[in-house]
Amino acid sequence: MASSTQAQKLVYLVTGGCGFLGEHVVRMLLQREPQLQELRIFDLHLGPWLEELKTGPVQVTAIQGDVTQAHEVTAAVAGAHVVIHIAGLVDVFGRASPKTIHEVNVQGTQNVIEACVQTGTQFLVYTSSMEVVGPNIKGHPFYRGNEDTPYEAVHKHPYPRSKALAERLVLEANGRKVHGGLPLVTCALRPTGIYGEGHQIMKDIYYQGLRLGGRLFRVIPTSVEHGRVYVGNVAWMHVLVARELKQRAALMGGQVYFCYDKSPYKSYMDFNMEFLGPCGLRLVGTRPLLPYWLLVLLATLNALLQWLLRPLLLYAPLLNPYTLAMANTTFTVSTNKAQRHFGYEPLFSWEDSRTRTIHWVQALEGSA
Ligand SMILES: NC(=O)C1=CN([C@@H]2O[C@H](COP(=O)(O)OP(=O)(O)OC[C@H]3O[C@@H](n4cnc5c(N)ncnc54)[C@H](O)[C@@H]3O)[C@@H](O)[C@H]2O)C=CC1
Ligand SMILES: C[C@@H](CO)CCC[C@@H](C)[C@H]1CC[C@H]2[C@@H]3[C@H](O)CC4=CC(=O)CC[C@]4(C)[C@H]3CC[C@]12C
Repeated sequence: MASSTQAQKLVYLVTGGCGFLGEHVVRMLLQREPQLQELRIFDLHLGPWLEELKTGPVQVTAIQGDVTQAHEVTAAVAGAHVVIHIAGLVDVFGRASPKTIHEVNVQGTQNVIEACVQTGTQFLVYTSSMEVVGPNIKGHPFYRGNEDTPYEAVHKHPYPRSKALAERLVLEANGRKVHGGLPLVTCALRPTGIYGEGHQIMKDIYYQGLRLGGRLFRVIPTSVEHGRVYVGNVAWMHVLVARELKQRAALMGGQVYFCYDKSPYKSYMDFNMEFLGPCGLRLVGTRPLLPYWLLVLLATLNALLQWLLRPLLLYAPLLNPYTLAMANTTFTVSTNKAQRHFGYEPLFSWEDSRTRTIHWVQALEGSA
């Protein structure tokens, strides 16, 4: 699709461009991708903030659409040089059915791949997740692992299962001939737990802390480390991968990259306290206040209640057997593959990432 004469003026399509990560990728592309001529933003729900982007030098095209609808995806992809496929149903709380999660995350990704093949789009970047690896349900630690670290990935939950299937589809599609005869070049990025401005779970935990009188209670030991990465750096990695994939197709095609930066290794809650602490919250307890067996019992009760109440209302608390296992299993990455393959260095230092996130929390409505 991109011939050498067109190489300076590119059309990008970002699916899921109105979500937490998608908005950062969209803004980062507009700021830092000089080759951009048109940016198409495809999402089920378009944000009002898109309007302000339409006055700049790059043509911004907002497309309301559903990745599960093949014809809508094909129409959006036609004529694009690069597709960054971020759209997904992120649900580990039992809000959506396993079928819906599969349709959006797996069938939606298949639709994106077929659209690239049919329309001749050659470059596809997929936002995968650390969850395609783990943590697994056996609670095996993944300590400072990299893309080649052996790990027994066992997926029982619909979300990680769907991300793993979708990632496989994307990687297997690398090298397929697209319309016009050129090979499709694909790769997958695997962020660890993303944080930063717009992070809904951080917001929920913050409000929970405010409701509890400015306190959160420690339930997971400090020794359990959970990998986190700043959203601005994840966005930057997407921009770089999309750019470099064209130059380094032989090296990068079919590859996976963890998304990483210099964020410290901490437990999920200790990490959140880096931002929530300066915003007035306190984490009570140096050790877990409840024994683990009791947490397992509460998480199981929550799952049971969710199932019993489903005909009447949606009960989807933060704590369930899956989220407990996630929060209670060490999973951290230590790698330089992205640096070696396409020169990635984090754009935001840990101090910047922290400050930006704190400012965002402080600006939330009703903040302390
Ligand atoms: N939030 C996190 O910590 C991590 C997220 N990821 C992945 O990053 C991607 C983005 O995640 P977030 O920004 O956190 O989620 P998000 O929920 O904020 O964004 C997802 C976007 O996809 C859109 N979308 C959902 N279903 C769609 C459909 N059928 N058709 C078109 N658009 C649809 C949503 O409207 C939303 O704007 C997802 O693929 C997720 O699996 C990966 C690792 C960590
Ligand atoms: C035990 C609870 C006590 O309050 C704390 C529960 C925290 C959980 C809600 C989070 C712990 C780990 C998170 C997940 C992890 O960061 C990896 C993820 C990757 C993704 O691709 C999507 C988001 C998530 C599943 C993330 C979701 C929230 C946690 C389970």
